[in-house]
Amino acid sequence: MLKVEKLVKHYPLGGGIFNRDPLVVRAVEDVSFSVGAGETLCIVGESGCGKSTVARLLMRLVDPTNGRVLLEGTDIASLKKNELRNWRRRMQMVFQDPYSSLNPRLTAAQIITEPVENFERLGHRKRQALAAELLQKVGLAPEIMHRLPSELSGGQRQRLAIARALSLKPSIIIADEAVSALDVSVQAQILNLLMDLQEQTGIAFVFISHDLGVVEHIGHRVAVMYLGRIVELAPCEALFTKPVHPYTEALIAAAPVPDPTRVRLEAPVEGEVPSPINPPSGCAFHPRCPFAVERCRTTVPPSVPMADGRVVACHVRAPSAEFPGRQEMAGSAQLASVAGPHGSVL
Ligand SMILES: Nc1ncnc2c1ncn2[C@@H]1O[C@H](COP(=O)(O)OP(=O)(O)OP(=O)(O)O)[C@@H](O)[C@H]1O
Repeated sequence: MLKVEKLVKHYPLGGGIFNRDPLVVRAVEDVSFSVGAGETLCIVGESGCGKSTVARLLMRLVDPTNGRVLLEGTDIASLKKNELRNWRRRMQMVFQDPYSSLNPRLTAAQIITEPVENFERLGHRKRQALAAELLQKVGLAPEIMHRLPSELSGGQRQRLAIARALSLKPSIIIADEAVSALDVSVQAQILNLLMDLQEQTGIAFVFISHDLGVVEHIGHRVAVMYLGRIVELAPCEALFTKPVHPYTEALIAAAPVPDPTRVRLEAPVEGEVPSPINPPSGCAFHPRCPFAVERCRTTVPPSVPMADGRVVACHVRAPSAEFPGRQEMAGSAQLASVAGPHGSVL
């Protein structure tokens, strides 16, 4: 359904000595993935690793420096203004803070029917019926139809934001930290709601979160980002039970999940994520990696497909063969055979 090919986003900052060497934030570097119908792809990583920029690129809220986003085979960069408007019906977004993303002056009914009214004029009766249907879909009582966002709880507001996203019957929803601002019990309710909706409608989700507990609950596959790049992309269970990239291992080790059966690093990696303005050479993780070898300092590791369906970019844990052509062919054959129920591979 959604395919992202070698996506790059650099933000020029200007400056540099005599403006000869302008500074650039390398927010997203060479990111590729795909999402199938009915699938949830999670994107995780520390703050500043480029997750939200990927979301903005998917929604075409910013243009890529390079690379392509294909929705059902159409390159979204090729769409003209009126085509883009129609295309936006198929891809919707839910943000972290429903309070700031919902118009405080509109009632719940107006908020959730507004996207449809941008395309067709609804009379009073149709609007009420649509609002009632959408509220029911997200588990809200019809009585709240006339309330303002300020009269609702955080969980109710996020349900409302989901109802609004669903109003145009999209085939995919991009959820950027959609449950991060909620209490744990409300988080679980919203995650279960999203999973139920997916089962009923076959909708796909790109679910962005820094919370591994949330990701483990909802994800089918997980992409781990570090400094703008995907370092590991794996089926959810495989990622959590047997992380391959040292950064994935470190993230899982640092996550507060009391599971004694889980493989853990003895200590999470030290240090902070370097600046994306001047990232380290080679593998950007090498200054923090306990396993780094010389090659990690000089060469960006390629994404290597592995037998269990994951793709890992690490010279040490997923070395590419001396003859990369042969390795890639073997990897693709294995990948195709383990594509899984959702049918999508990188
Ligand atoms: N408009 C912009 N201009 C310049 N730099 C930007 C812009 N937007 C994002 N960045 C930078 O790009 C990098 C990636 O930011 P992004 O918001 O995508 O990360 P993130 O993983 O979503 O972080 P968080 O979890 O904190 O939201 C950061 O270094 C950020 O400062």
